[in-house]
Amino acid sequence: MSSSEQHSPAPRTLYEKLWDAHFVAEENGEAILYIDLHMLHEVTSPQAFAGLAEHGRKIRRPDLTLAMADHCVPTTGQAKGIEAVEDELSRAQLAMLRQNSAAYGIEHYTIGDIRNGIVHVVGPEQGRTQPGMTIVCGDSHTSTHGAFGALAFGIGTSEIEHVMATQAIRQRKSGNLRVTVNGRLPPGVTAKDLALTIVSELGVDGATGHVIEYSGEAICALSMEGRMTLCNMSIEAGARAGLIAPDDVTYTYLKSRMPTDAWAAGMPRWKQFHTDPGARFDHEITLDASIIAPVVSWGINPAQSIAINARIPDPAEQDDSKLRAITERALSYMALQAGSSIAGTPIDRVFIGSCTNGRIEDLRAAATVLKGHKINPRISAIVVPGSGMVRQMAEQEGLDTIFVDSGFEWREPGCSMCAAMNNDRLTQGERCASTSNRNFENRQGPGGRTHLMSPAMAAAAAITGEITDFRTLL
Ligand SMILES: CC(C)[C@H](C(=O)O)[C@@H](O)C(=O)O
Ligand code: SF4
Repeated sequence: MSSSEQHSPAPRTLYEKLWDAHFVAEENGEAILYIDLHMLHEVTSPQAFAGLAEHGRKIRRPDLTLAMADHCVPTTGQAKGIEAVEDELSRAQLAMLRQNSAAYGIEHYTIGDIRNGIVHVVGPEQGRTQPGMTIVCGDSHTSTHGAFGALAFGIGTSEIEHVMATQAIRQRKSGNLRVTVNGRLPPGVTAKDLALTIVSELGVDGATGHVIEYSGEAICALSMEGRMTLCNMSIEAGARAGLIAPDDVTYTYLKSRMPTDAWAAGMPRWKQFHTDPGARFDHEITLDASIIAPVVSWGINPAQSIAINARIPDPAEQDDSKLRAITERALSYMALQAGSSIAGTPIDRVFIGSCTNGRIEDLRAAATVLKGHKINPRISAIVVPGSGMVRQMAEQEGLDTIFVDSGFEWREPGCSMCAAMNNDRLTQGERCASTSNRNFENRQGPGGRTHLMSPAMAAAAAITGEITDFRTLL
């Protein structure tokens, strides 16, 4: 035996294993990676389909492509179908997706289909998202699927066309960042609070050029849905993707969502996808989960977030002039007072939903807070399930009744007020408690002000009419 054969292979990170397992070739300093699942939605696919047709190409693997209508669907009257959509551009985008899916033989959950919903809720729910896969979609929050130990990232329009035609993508390798979260989250503190804490710790571009792997006791203790919430927001720290190694929580989640044979066949392969002891990361950060409180964003990016019992930053106390300018701009847009407490800030609207927090556990958490309460009569509040399946499950559990009795509107699935690409939007100056992932200027409607928080916190804000630590209502 030669000495090299005696050496065990070099330890690799989960990211490196996913990369190696999908590496096809190297070309001009870039790798070509094979793609296992390509998801499409109506907003970013039309141009790619047009390009494909123009070049006379076919879809290489329609069976590995899945299309959904989510961003601009209305959240009422979906039974009427696409033709009932008021906005002309949205109607055209939805119709194009339906028409292209039929023409190319792609499975498409169209508006009103019980399986339809936000692409990042539906992929996992339908058992399509699996460990060890590469998954792409023309959408930045594709990072959500990394919760299963899949390498999942958003791509641009020209890349969508490329994946359609070849089932592969050109990629440069990212750096590897590990976020270890030790200890346990206190009761009622959720993956959303953890995500906002990590993003504010890293900053909006702190993970740029990197893939984040989340590990540690607090991560293992998260449900699959919590893991999705966390990986979803990786992109808000600039990361290319977020990853969590698959474990029994993952396998159990998939068992009821996949054909038994495919599940059993997947298991031995899935189990390889974890970071080897001794594997090297480019950067590491460590957090203690036990000291995290519910978190609320106060500013105009998700990193501008603080614990519910903390005070809004004062630019006068910030030495860095760039940071000071950003804080000043945020305070002015958000119409908030430097140094005052975030708790007690009056709000006008509440949105519970999105690919971050529109799953069944999120709706349960909000309903638990709302049960037996009426929302403040000044507040207009909607709950938008992440998919038709989530909506149905919630109705079977009677959650819809709790929401409606408290004064919420019970809507039909879609992205809704997360990005205001349909009719659900804030008006100038309105302030919203929102379970979504982005609080950028004008995100939820021109001049709208967004405070990101967990579903339980959004429910509490609806009841009191102001930003509130939900634990005081229990
Ligand atoms: C419309 C789409 C391209 C966009 C994204 O990529 O993220 C949207 O989903 C968002 O959340 O802003
Ligand atoms: S719910 Fe929001 S963040 Fe998620 S895909 Fe839709 S618009 Fe993007």
